[in-house]
Amino acid sequence: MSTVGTTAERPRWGRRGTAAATIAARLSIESVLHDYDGVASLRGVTLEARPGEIVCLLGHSGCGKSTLLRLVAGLERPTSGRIVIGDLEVAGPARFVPPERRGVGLMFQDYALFPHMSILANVMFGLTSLDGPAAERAARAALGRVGLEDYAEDYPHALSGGEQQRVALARAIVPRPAVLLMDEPFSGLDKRLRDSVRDETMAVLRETRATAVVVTHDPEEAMRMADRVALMRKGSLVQFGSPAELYGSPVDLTAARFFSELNEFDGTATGGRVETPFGAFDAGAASDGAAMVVCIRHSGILLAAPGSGGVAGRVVRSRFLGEVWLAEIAVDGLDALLRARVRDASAFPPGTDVAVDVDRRDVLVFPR
Ligand SMILES: Nc1ncnc2c1ncn2[C@@H]1O[C@H](COP(=O)(O)OP(=O)(O)OP(=O)(O)O)[C@@H](O)[C@H]1O
Repeated sequence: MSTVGTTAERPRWGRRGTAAATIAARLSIESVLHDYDGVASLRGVTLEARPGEIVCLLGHSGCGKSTLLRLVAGLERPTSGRIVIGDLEVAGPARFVPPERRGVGLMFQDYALFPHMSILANVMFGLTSLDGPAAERAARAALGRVGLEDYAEDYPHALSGGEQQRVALARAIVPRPAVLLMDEPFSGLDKRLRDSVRDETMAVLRETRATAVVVTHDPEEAMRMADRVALMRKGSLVQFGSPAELYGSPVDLTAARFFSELNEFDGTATGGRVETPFGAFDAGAASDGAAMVVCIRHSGILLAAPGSGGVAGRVVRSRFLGEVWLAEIAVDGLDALLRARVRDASAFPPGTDVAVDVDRRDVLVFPR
């Protein structure tokens, strides 16, 4: 059977609420170190996912996300530290439980389907705990949940990328793992398809109630998916919290840049404040004379007609980005152009004088 297009609607996903539930486990990663031939990849990571929680590992390429996932899966061994799933220490100083005995499900970026095996056989692979007929029933039910029961006898090459992703999902959930590990599961899909596949995958994940760890380098994806986001950098965990915490209170300037597009101004702390053309902002505990950077999100720059308060500026350029416009504004006292995301730039064509104001909720201040 051939596939029809690549939209998520064809074939439709199965009925929501029909995926088999699992007994979720707590996942504890304790002071884990790892290296590849003496080169450090993880520098002491401690992280806990609660039962049923969806945690996203987020960070730039090479920060150690996949390595951490592979350690939990049992595909790598930590140099030191411990990993505990439920009550079972799966990796520790004197213990190493092989992948197949950890109760984890794995889903990789490239789906890793066996090309010479039917879709059904792919989904049944690894279902060793059930006898033949029971395994087939479970696999067909999982395929039904992802909307591909009619494709059971086909081979992976007959499916689009989005459909192969669904097969990989069915295969990962069918043994009812306590912990599901997903490495960049949507990165092979084009953006339009990715959103709908992600939403459906999330619904399946919630139904299975498995604890899930999902690797992504896309902050927006992490914020959309995760109960909590683990931000990693150079083999370390730099911040772990809800999407709102990471967005609203990033731990440092680099983390802030990861989640938002920013206007950045240098300043100096004086009496616990930093002066800018837009007024003074709280410098926290910075001592007098400390070099600071004041960041204002592009979305926090508000434009209005001159005379309505704010700081005088002039629109220099504006560019349509799809849903919003990016306007660049010259402001007296600022060397760089100010960047603003505005819903409708028609009122502010280039050359227009504007009054610029700042939404203080979009201001973050860090030591430089
Ligand atoms: N098999 C390997 N042998 C040697 N070094 C490796 C190996 N796999 C990864 N590394 C290195 O370990 C570090 C962490 O890699 P890892 O793949 O875990 O990062 P990542 O955050 O998942 O990156 P990406 O998003 O690119 O997959 C990197 O410096 C990488 O070059």
